[in-house]
Amino acid sequence: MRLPGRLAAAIEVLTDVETRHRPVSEALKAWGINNRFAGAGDRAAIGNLVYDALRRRTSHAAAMGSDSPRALVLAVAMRDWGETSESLNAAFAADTHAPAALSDDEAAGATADLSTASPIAQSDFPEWLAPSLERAFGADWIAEGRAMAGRPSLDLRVNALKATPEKVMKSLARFSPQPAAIAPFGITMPSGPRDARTPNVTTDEGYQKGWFEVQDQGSQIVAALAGAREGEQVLDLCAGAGGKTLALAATMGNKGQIFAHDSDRSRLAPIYDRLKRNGVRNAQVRSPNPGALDDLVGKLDRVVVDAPCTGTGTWRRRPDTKWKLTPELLAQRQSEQAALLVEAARYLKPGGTLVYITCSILPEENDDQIAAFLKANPGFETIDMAKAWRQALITDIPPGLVTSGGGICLTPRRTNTDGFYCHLLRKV
Ligand SMILES: C[S@@+](CC[C@H](N)C(=O)[O-])C[C@H]1O[C@@H](n2cnc3c(N)ncnc32)[C@H](O)[C@@H]1O
Repeated sequence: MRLPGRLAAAIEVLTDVETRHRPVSEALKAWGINNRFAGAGDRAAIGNLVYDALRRRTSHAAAMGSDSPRALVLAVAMRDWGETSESLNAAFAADTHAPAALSDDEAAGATADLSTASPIAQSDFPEWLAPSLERAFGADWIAEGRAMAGRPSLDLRVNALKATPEKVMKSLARFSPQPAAIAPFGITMPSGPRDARTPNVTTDEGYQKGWFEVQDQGSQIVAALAGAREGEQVLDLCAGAGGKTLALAATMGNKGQIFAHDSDRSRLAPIYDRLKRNGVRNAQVRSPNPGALDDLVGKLDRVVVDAPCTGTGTWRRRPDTKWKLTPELLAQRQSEQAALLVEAARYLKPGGTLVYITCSILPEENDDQIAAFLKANPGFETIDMAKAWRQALITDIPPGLVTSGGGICLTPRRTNTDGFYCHLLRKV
């Protein structure tokens, strides 16, 4: 397929996503099944067009004067991929699978100046969240939105239980990996332009052998900040598929004990294979049965709450969720988070550390949750995050990461990572 056919396919997929309220991955898969002639390169390019359209939905719509799938996909081609209206019309005229030729109005979208457009059009954030984002980032909120609308890198965490960064870099040399800027065991592969494909690292021998995991650098940083030490008793209360559990086990050098729990059996299911592949020997999975954690009450050095959240920090990777989030869903997550903080506190011994993590950039799920918890639980105090950063990451904390409530907030703009929040509390 040439570019015109790919653009037509992206318009079709985006129409499917919007009219049937389908996740992008599902719509792309359905398109692939109905168009078996398309190769892997075509599918990757069509996926990139659709994801890029959703990442910059409001700015592209403002430039084109329309948020129709056709307008958004043409905007990606001209405003992100370097095509011009002339180059597109010439290519469309020569291709029977092309969309209709661009109108003069559509052509003007290529060079539309958004410098005086609304802050929402400039930031690519959903309008109803503007007050929250302004509270979180002050005058930088529009710049934060722009960075959140970019493509993410593919990040890996080297599993120190089995490999070294040098060994993994060698194994993946064909993908030109680079050391991550902050996470000591992080390796990164920056996203390419236009139709560049994401490296398929999970087919690499090193992955099969457990030398590395795919994990965003932000997730690696907060896992390191959790500060788990060799020999400690640690509960990963919301372990899910075990991304943080695996990182904690590596930090602990397989010594001590991690209890990995999640309330959802199906989310927990992949953890068994992952623990095995990673050579983790100090993790015990606690399935969500009644009383599953009763024996741990008051005993633990550290409880990690990687809380269920809106995922606003991962909007680069899942841009469709940016436009689906509702105030009701945010409120539901907030009440789950508040309950989990109270639950987590029960398992700590005096002097123990509660680690609160979200992949959200919204203050409602971050500083506000901690402030409400501290008000109701005066027996806890905030741990100095600059100090924790130095201990865990052996560098000084970059300026501007500490929030007004005493946590840290990572963002694509600040740390070139997904958005993450982390706050450490000591039970005094
Ligand atoms: C952000 S995800 C965890 C991701 C995981 N820690 C990782 O690093 O891969 C949040 C998890 O919290 C779980 N969860 C939600 N409510 C819970 C509860 N009340 N108790 C324990 N887990 C809960 C969800 O099932 C989900 O797997």
